[in-house]
Amino acid sequence: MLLTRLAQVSREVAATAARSRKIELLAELFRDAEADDVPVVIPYLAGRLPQGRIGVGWKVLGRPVPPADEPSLTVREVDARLTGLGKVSGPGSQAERTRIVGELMGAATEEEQRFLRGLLTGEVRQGALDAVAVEGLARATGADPADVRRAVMLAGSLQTVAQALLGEGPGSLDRFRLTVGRPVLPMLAHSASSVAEAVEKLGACAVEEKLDGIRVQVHRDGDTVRIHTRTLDDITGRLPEVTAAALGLPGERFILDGEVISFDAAGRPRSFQETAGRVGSRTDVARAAGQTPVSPVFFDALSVDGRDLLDLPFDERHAELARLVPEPMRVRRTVASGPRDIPEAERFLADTLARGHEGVVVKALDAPYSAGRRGAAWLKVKPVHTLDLVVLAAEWGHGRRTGRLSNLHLGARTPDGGFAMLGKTFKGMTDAMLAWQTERLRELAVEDNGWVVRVRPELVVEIAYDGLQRSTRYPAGVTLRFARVVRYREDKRPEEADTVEALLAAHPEVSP
Ligand SMILES: Nc1ncnc2c1ncn2[C@@H]1O[C@H](COP(=O)(O)OP(=O)(O)OP(=O)(O)O)[C@@H](O)[C@H]1O
Repeated sequence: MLLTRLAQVSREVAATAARSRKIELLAELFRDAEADDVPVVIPYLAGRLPQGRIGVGWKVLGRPVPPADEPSLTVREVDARLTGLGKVSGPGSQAERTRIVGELMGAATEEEQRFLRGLLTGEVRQGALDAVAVEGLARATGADPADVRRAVMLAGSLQTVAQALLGEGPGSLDRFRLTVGRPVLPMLAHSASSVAEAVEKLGACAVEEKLDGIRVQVHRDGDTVRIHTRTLDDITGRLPEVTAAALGLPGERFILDGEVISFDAAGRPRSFQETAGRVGSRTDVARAAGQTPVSPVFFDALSVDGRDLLDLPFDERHAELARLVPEPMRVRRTVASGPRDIPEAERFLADTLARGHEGVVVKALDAPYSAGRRGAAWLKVKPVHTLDLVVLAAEWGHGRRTGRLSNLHLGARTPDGGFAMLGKTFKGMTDAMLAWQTERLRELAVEDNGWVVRVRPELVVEIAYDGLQRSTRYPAGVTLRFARVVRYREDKRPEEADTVEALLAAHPEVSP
């Protein structure tokens, strides 16, 4: 496929607000794509680079290069050139990168140059693109959208499914089955502002404690246990005590969903930083496990004894979980049959907070397990509200922070796939965080004027704040009060960050 086609469709998809039109545009594009184009076309449409980080020749990006008159670049050729760019290293690498980017830009038409610049600087992120792409793929190939969605959850990747569909047609979807040992995309939650609101929305529901640890999916097949994160990374080697716990359960083959968390001697949860530090450490695992042991606490069962439970309602999946997993290894919960049980649900939340946890997740008892945030069958309620924002830039620090990138410029997503800056913060950072962010942000730098370093918007950071106030200095017309960093969210992509729209909806007091 020619890049020009992709650039054009990408522009049209971003420009239209109508979901049905976006789907039609993508379906047309997929009809023309070959299966081998898919690994490039899908991330490019979403504004992602399949290579992840590549050291771009930033100087060239800022300097105009005369465009080609006629389109000739194919998407696969662009991808190959960018892979080459990522491999450049050693002395003279900056000049070599500049040469490669210059050549690429010189072969691109004006529209293609615009597209490439957006892609390389990461300024455009089509948040909901993957969901729309699923529908577009279904339309292009005559498959049922629900079947495509399920296959994506089971394969853990839209690209894998798209390739199979475009290469072999809808029959290929049968191949994607729930298999013990192969991780699937986890089900995610929406937010509710109170327990009452959540129970009213969902009707019969379970109210479960929300533990502030690391999400894990645990697969056991006989003597083999595999542990995966929310992003499907395999972390089995780092958590021997979780493997031992899974081997101690009375089933031979199962897939369980839960959270790992570290408790102190009194049984109270340790800070998220302690749990995350432990789960993140790869060296001297035995010593780390001795110092900060973690416990798995499960809340769902996806497969037991070779039976796929995904389409069962939650109360039936939970009954299977309860048969397999004893009490202390399951999250605490209470069941509410409807609004009349709201007082009991509120007591459960208060009790959970008193025990040191962050809130509750309210779950519809009749809902199947479905990946992503579709359907809103899980609603989280957390009294301390935080935002997931994207770092757009950072300022060089002063005094004790000289040489460190400190004051962060924070952005929320806008409907056109861009980001609007909401404010800045240099608060809440530990020294370790400062060192880490300086290094990471330098890798993402697009421009450095000696004061502010503008970066590819890739890093998601969780921010606590005391409220919003109106401000004409910021593009959304509002800014955060007392923003401070809680933690980096490396498990989230920028297209999962909070939107300006949702933020304003949550703060009617500042709406114009
Ligand atoms: N009982 C529970 N049921 C479901 N998820 C739970 C539970 N306890 C803790 N969690 C955690 O809460 C998350 C659900 O919230 P969500 O889908 O919004 O993800 P998130 O953005 O990572 O949430 P947050 O930042 O609020 O932890 C899960 O991914 C899981 O890690």
